[in-house]
Amino acid sequence: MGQCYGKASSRAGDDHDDLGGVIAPPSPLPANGLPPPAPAPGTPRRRKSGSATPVHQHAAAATPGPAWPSPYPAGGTSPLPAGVSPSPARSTPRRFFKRPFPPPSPAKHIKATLAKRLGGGKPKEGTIPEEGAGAGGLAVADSAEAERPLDKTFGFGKNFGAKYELGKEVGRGHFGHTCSAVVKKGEHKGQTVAVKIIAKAKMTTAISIEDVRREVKILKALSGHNNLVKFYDACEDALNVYIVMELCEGGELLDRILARGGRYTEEDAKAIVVQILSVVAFCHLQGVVHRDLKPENFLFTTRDENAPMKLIDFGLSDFIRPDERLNDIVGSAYYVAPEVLHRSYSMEADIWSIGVITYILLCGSRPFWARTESGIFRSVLRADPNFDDSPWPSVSAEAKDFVKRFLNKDYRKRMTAVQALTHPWLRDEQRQIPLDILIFRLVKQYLRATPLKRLALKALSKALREDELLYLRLQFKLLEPRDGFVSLDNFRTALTRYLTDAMKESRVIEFLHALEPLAYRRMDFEEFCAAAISPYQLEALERWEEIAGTAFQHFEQEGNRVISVEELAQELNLAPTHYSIVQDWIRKSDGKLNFLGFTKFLHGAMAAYSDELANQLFHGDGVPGYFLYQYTMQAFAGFRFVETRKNMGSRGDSITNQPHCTSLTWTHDDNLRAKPKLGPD
Ligand SMILES: Nc1ncnc2c1ncn2[C@@H]1O[C@H](COP(=O)(O)OP(=O)(O)OP(=O)(O)O)[C@@H](O)[C@H]1O
Ligand SMILES: [Ca+2]
Repeated sequence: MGQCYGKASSRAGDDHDDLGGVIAPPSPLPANGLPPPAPAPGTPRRRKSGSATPVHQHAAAATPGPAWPSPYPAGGTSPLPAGVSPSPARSTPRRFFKRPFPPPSPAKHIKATLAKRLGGGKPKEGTIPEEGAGAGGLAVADSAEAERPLDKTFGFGKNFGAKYELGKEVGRGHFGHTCSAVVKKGEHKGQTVAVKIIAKAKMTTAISIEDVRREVKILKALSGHNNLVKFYDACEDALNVYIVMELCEGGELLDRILARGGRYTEEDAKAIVVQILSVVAFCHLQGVVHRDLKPENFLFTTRDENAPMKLIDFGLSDFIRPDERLNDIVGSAYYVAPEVLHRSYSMEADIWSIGVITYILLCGSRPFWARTESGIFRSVLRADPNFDDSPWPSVSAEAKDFVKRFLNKDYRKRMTAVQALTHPWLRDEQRQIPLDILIFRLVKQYLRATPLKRLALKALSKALREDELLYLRLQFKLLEPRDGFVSLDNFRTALTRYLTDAMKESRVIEFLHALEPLAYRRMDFEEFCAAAISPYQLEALERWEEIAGTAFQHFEQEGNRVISVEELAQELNLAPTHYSIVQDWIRKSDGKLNFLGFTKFLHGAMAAYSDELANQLFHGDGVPGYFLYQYTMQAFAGFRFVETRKNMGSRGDSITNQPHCTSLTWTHDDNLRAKPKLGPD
């Protein structure tokens, strides 16, 4: 669980300062020299508690000045913000403070609590209460909770003492400690296990109780993957909750990195990264986002050099539907993805964290570093990781490409865990790769796309080389095509092969309804490729211009046609007032799409709108004055855009009920308007 408060306890390995000099001893004081966020006296929350320094302020302070490169800077051009050192390859902070940070708003949980009280479901989206309202909301929740004693019963077994003999402490986290124990009876009798003990006294809100419940639920549901800690049992008594799991005796990945002086050889790093990707791909397919991936949360089963690694600590994890976005800011500062700070994220946030871990494995330094927490966030949002200094010149081009494709600030351009397993750096013909939930998302979009869009995607897929089709071939194979074709049944069978309780809870399985059109028709490999490619991901390839050029040639031959501005705008679902955006996309000579139009069209309506809105921003064309708030830039680049794009993504979705995209975009403005103007750190 990445939590909100400084961890004063020392942990084996923390005393080193040899991760390329990066990691220094922990301290009861945070690295930024400020006092840690003040918990309510004696009542630390497992997460999402209020804080003296809301994270979004940090994030907002990091927003750019007048420069407006793109809502999703893809790296490369963004200058370092004032006061942010370039990520040091060797020169490093003297102090590493393991301090996961609190979110700016406990919105989700307040809403969840309120909804529960009102008998509603579990809301995850929508407007985020303002800071003040958030605190108020919490107060409401808290005061209501104060009136009604919290129910701290979990329905777990009550006979912990009778079943287990507790041994010595093997680790400690913010909200509990972990001990070894011997099983006294039952099927695991005599076995030594690990028991994470979470004190009920520390569960001071309904939220924190819910968090423990979910941690157990996720562990229970997910057990089964080789690189995931095995869950055995959960017990409780008046004082504690006990999570009984497999004991990992080989220590944390962080300690091994430290023990190696901060660096792995590429070969050794690959062995680690493959395990991480494998377990994360499994979690994502199940609809679980971990949200706290870091070297401290990977444990080796034994001291053996080649012992397998296990992912632990699902205290921050959540269930997520394939097309859902979360907005609560949780995680650990060094590993947090930019879109988490923008408060609209999905599974790609875990991928970013794996990018940070891989970067550390390969060079021994953190990619995003600063002396203060707000500085780290600024760096995450704006700085480009250093790939120039030693040892990077001696690192293979494939490894560098691999890391860069994880640390892309635009989450849409990042590889998925499954794709990463087929990346040239890790490619291994013998390795089985799992089904990728991204395929389901992309095929859904394709099925709802217009014929012209499908033709454009087909042209794009035809521009890919055989080696670039490997991932798609493997995914197609996993669907077990019959006579070279797949239909809804293939998708259903493939998904249910991986079915666990987590998949039901996350409603991943319900996603199959979105593929209903495939009940009546079949797809061959060629069409599957068109359906399952992401123009955004391809755009991140070094070869993108070449691919786009070749794709356009195919499109000219097989798909391009005369199209009016109105028709093109309607294809993109643009509002009539925004038709002019696409004027430049059409060739004057023959009225067909030009190259610019083709690439923009591939990216969909948001490509049009991001230009349009940026234009408005610069020219003040109908844009409300409060755009001038520093905060707005951050929100503009993240939260609101993403909300909009999600709704623009598929025809027939809620966007069709909206007059146009921007009106949907502005729905969050009231929320933003009242935000305090943010000052420097
Ligand atoms: N299965 C296990 N086997 C051995 N040690 C374990 C196991 N699970 C947890 N630990 C140890 O206990 C520590 C704390 O566990 P965990 O990370 O789950 O707790 P936490 O309170 O959520 O931690 P934090 O929030 O500080 O990351 C781990 O860092 C590890 O050292
Ligand atoms: Ca942990």
